[in-house]
Amino acid sequence: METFGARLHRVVGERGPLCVGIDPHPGLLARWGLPDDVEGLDRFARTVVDALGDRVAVVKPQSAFFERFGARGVGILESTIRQLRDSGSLVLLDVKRGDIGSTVRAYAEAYLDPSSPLYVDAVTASPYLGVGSLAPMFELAAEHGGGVFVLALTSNPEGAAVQHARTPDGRTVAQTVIDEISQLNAGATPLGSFGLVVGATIGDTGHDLSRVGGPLLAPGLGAQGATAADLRTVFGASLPAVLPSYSREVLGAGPDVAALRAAADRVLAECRAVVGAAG
Ligand SMILES: O=c1ccn([C@@H]2O[C@H](COP(=O)(O)O)[C@@H](O)[C@H]2O)c(=O)[nH]1
Repeated sequence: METFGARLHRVVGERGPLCVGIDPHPGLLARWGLPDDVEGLDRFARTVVDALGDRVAVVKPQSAFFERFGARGVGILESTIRQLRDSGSLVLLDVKRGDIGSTVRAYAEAYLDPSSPLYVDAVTASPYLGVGSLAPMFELAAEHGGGVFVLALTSNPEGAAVQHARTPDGRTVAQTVIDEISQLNAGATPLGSFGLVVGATIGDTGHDLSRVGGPLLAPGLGAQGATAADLRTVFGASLPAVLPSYSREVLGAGPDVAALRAAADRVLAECRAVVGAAG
């Protein structure tokens, strides 16, 4: 079985370091001339898959924008995931789950068990019930070749108040998350399957990412203000592990398929110049 880390390393090698989100905001649906309903959602998601599924390494559906339409929206999420898997891109579901361990087990079965209709390559998870509470997710991911990206230093300005708080041993909360995920990846080659979310907006915070051994998902590029050049400041020597992530910056070019592809190609070139050059 190929692990998620190995799969990600291979597909990024083939397609380049880029993740594009599917975030069907009501404003984007309107700009694309689509209704703010399940039909609009379906056409939006299908267009992104058609445009980018065969060229972008990772596509990241944002679950919230599907869940807002209830069961039918989740049904479209299921079919979007299937289409993406057929297209060759890896699917990272941005769903930021976290709970007590026994409940996390059920979340893990929903997203990381191959028999589930919502089965994806990897999910995002929140560690604020303790990284240890996510253990069932790590276990199922390891069993089935899946991945988990744990929030460490998020791209939003409110995150620092919690994530930079000091624990009794003097490390920040974020550094304890970073260190626990680093241990999970120990010895994994060429890349571990347990990643972190570190926003491209956060600047140089002094956190030590040097031992993570897994992928570093970097949202916050484009619409939230960060540029590819900012990745240097945030990640320094860890740049080769960075997976830059854009949603609105690319999606705003739609609904024209050629324009979506051109937007993805443009941001990929910008990221390659920074991340690729660091490898
Ligand atoms: O720290 C984080 C974690 C996740 N996100 C998610 O990424 C996209 C960003 O969308 P843009 O349109 O590129 O701003 C969105 O789905 C967020 O929920 C994040 O922004 N920051």
